[in-house]
Amino acid sequence: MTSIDIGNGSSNNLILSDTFINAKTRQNVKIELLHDRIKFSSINSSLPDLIIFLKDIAGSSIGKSHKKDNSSSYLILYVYLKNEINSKRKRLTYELEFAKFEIYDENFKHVSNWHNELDRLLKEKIKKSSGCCNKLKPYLVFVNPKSGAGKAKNIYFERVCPIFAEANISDTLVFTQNPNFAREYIKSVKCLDEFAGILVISGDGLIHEVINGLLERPDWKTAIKMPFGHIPGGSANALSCCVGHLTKEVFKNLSLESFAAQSAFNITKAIPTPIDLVAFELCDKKIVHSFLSFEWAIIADVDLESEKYRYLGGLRFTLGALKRIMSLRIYRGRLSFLPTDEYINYKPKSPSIKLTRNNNLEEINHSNIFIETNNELRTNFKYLPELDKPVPNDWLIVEDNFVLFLVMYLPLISNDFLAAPEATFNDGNMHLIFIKEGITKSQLLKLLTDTENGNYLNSDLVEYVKIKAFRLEPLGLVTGQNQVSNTNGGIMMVDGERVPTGPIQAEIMPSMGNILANLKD
Ligand SMILES: Nc1ncnc2c1ncn2[C@@H]1O[C@H](COP(=O)(O)OP(=O)(O)OP(=O)(O)O)[C@@H](O)[C@H]1O
Repeated sequence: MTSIDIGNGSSNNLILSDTFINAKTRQNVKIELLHDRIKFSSINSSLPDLIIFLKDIAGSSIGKSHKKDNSSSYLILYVYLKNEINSKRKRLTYELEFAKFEIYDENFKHVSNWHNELDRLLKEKIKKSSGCCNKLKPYLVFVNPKSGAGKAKNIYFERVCPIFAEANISDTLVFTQNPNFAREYIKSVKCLDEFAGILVISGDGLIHEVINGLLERPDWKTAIKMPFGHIPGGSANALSCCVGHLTKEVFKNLSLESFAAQSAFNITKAIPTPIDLVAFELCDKKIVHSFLSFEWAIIADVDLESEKYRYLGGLRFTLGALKRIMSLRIYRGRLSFLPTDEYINYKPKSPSIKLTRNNNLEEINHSNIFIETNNELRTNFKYLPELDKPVPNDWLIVEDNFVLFLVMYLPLISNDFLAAPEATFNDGNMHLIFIKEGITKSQLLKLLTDTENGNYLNSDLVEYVKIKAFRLEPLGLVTGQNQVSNTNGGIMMVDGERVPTGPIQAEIMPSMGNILANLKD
């Protein structure tokens, strides 16, 4: 036995070295386990060395021969190799037979040592990031059987469970039974600390529930630090697309099942990463937190109206957008916003947009205003005044007619709509995008079909500004020349979930939460 552990932490340190038989080719191979890789060297042939990095290995298991008199023990490696060109991962298994000793128990003991050492190395980074030194805690997994085209349950059993078993990850499974089930469940969990994180197999709506459930707990300040992760099971699955985009993993041109499997593998490598959230004050004074977007005008109309085509998966948005462009709606609104320092001298591209400031000289104490909801202190706004008070003088105000209105704090709103290319998990900004009236239907169609690489932002018709806070007061549907029907303020969506229409305001909460993502490899 030639096990060596030099153990001074360098990635090139040899931890274990042994001769195995490749069960497929029956060739002897020298296998070396190092800190970040496994090296395969052929013994009796001139084949080049094969290197597999631990970042591509989900885990290993120990096997036994079916033959009665065979004393060999097997190490099985589960590898998800990334294709350098299209980033897709392909699952491969390597079966390595260990037959040095005549007694099975001796071979088994040896292979167990390999399995345990590999498991220790694979979990090292995750344990370090979660401050855990023992066995990893389970994930609390919510599966919405009704999300998207209704595939989430199968995705869990057929795509997620096998990868978690290979990676030796345990979980506690909860099927949601109705809207707000996950939210109430999270509020009722006595000790959240029993879990390593919360995983959602559904669309973005269930992530929204999870975040708000955490913030409705009495211990919300610590609860909101509980890492959350997404495995796509819905129709837009924007959060999974954003994680894929920001971690350079594939998220396009995949079936939902393959996308879910890739995401499940990435969860086995993920560590908690700070993520900005946005706190909203709704017209009914409720406080809601958000991780993705605020939509109004055409995007919100399409999102809500295309719900009836859920069975089409992501295609529902294309169909809904075409329909809405054909009978375009224009909404009048008053937008107030606080630009970031980078955009302090922001000038709209369109000369017809008039920016004003509030001349109300009344001193507004906009720091540390506590909003009380359900008798709990819920959030601590830094920029927002009370909703019925004027905005501060350093905010800009636009009153105009809008066709498109979108605020993003992550880059993608769906797999083919890179809405805010500069957004990251924690850039500390909101990205405000709007198009005012005057755009033709064909111009809008062209813009909304050129969103895949974010180029639409270069159009002179699209306004873009980074902001810290905003307020939107919907004034009604523009029905004709200078006519506004104030009975229809349009649909408002936070993270794709409808909120009551009326004056609404929000501000960025930098790095308030933690998302499970693997940015480092
Ligand atoms: N068992 C259930 N039955 C009905 N509705 C549910 C159930 N569980 C959760 N919900 C609700 O379903 C809504 C939609 O779920 P979700 O957003 O996760 O999927 P989706 O809308 O299909 O996907 P996407 O947001 O990606 O378009 C959420 O508001 C959630 O509260």
